[in-house]
Amino acid sequence: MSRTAAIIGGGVIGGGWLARFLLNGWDVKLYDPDPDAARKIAAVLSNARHALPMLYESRLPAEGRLDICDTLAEAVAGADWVQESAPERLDLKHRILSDITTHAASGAIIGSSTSGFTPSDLQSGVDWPERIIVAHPFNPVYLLPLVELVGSKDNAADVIEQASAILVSLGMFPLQVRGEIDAHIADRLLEAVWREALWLVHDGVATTQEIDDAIRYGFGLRWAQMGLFETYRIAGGEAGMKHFIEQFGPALKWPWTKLTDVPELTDDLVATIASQSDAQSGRLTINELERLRDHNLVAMMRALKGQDSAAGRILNRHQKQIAAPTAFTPGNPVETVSRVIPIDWTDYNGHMNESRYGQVFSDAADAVMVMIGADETYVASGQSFFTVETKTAFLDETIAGDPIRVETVVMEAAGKKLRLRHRMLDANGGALASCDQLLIHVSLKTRRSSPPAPQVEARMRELAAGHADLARQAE
Ligand SMILES: NC(=O)C1=CN([C@@H]2O[C@H](COP(=O)(O)OP(=O)(O)OC[C@H]3O[C@@H](n4cnc5c(N)ncnc54)[C@H](O)[C@@H]3O)[C@@H](O)[C@H]2O)C=CC1
Ligand SMILES: C[N+](C)(C)CC(=O)CC(=O)[O-]
Repeated sequence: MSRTAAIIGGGVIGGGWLARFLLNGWDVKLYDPDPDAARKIAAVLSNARHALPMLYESRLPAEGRLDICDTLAEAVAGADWVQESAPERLDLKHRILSDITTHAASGAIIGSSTSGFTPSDLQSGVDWPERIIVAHPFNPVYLLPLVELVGSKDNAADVIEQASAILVSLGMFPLQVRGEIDAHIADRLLEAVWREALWLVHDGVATTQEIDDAIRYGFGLRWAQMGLFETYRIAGGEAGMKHFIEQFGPALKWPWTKLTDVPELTDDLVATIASQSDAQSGRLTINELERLRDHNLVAMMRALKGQDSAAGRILNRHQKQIAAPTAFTPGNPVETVSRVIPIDWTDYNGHMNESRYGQVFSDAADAVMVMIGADETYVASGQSFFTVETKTAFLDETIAGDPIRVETVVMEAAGKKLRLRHRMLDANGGALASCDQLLIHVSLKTRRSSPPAPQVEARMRELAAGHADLARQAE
């Protein structure tokens, strides 16, 4: 069943939301009075289409349909989720939210991307406040999982739970904020660091680049995977958090920081920051910086996937939700892999490294194993397949962002032996590589070959019979 999101305001954040919904199969309707909105959205979508699919080991759902609407009423009519992402001005948000509640369906969830206002701020003066919540995301919304969800006493009882379930289905991490507070949790923290950084530039202690280096080469990496408290717990050594606070707590009374104060943003200070920032990053356009940021995020988040930890855990959960089961039709090769080449598979030649072809064919064999019933549970019971031989022909290059698929033919399935032929194809069906692979059924207890369980062997034979003609043609 297709679902529809209405995006009201298609700037940096609305554009990111639009891409997140659309690339997860939702239909999206956009309203933005800016005559240049379509061009801006196309630019965000181009980045999102490049980066988001690289996070996954299978294709995302088919993209939904995008409509750019002339009026807000047209955009919100019939939408399941309306996301307001207009400029951060309360009077404007009140006007827009009143319009939304006039035209939206009564069951729609109405999220606001506001960085600072509380749900009560937003709801006051609006006729129909019970479905308005804060859903505060992080830029780029199409990649970063966090959304702060905040409700008020005027919300319908189940709206936050409903919103949470939808955000999870989009691959996000909804963090339910317990109480209403200006700037929620994350922006409070970000603003504290931002104030300190402004003072450091103002006082001539550090340039914009030195401050960024201090973050990205040190605690920024720690924060990305553990946050603050877990990191400091470790910093307390074996004695843990208590020792850490005893040791560093007193420093909080020393005047290290200027958190309660902020330098006046004079023309001089703004010019200093702008020129330092130009010197630091001016060699790249904003679009190039966005690409660099997206590639770095994809590479880091994919690394965390291997650990099933932090943002990687959210990705693995979403991966399970979107992975389509492998289907078998006798007489046709099985599509065992359908995915996009991720940035971290690129080597110094600027194309997918040869070792990753092996990864793709290994994933294709795993898909066949699942089809014949040699799945996770079977492996946990102590039985599996080992590859004993592969022969790969590398036929063409492929680069990060390219969609690929693998077609597999079961050439032989007899007793312990499973012989597969894989063909890796590009989006136009052009051959990228082929691989002949011989697998042997093993007992994981003895680490020796062993006969498969009867139900697995029966399924192997069924697949081989269904592929008999294809196998003859391929020999
Ligand atoms: N930029 C950021 O890093 C983040 C911003 N936010 C929040 O997201 C919201 C939007 O911020 P940005 O996307 O950065 O701003 P933006 O300036 O990039 O985009 C705002 C968009 O709203 C459109 N707009 C203006 N009046 C409108 C109206 N009456 N109806 C519909 N659209 C209208 C503008 O044409 C523009 O395209 C703000 O509430 C902000 O606090 C949240 C997270 C991060
Ligand atoms: C600067 N900001 C307050 C708009 C930032 C955010 O709201 C979240 C983000 O993406 O950094």
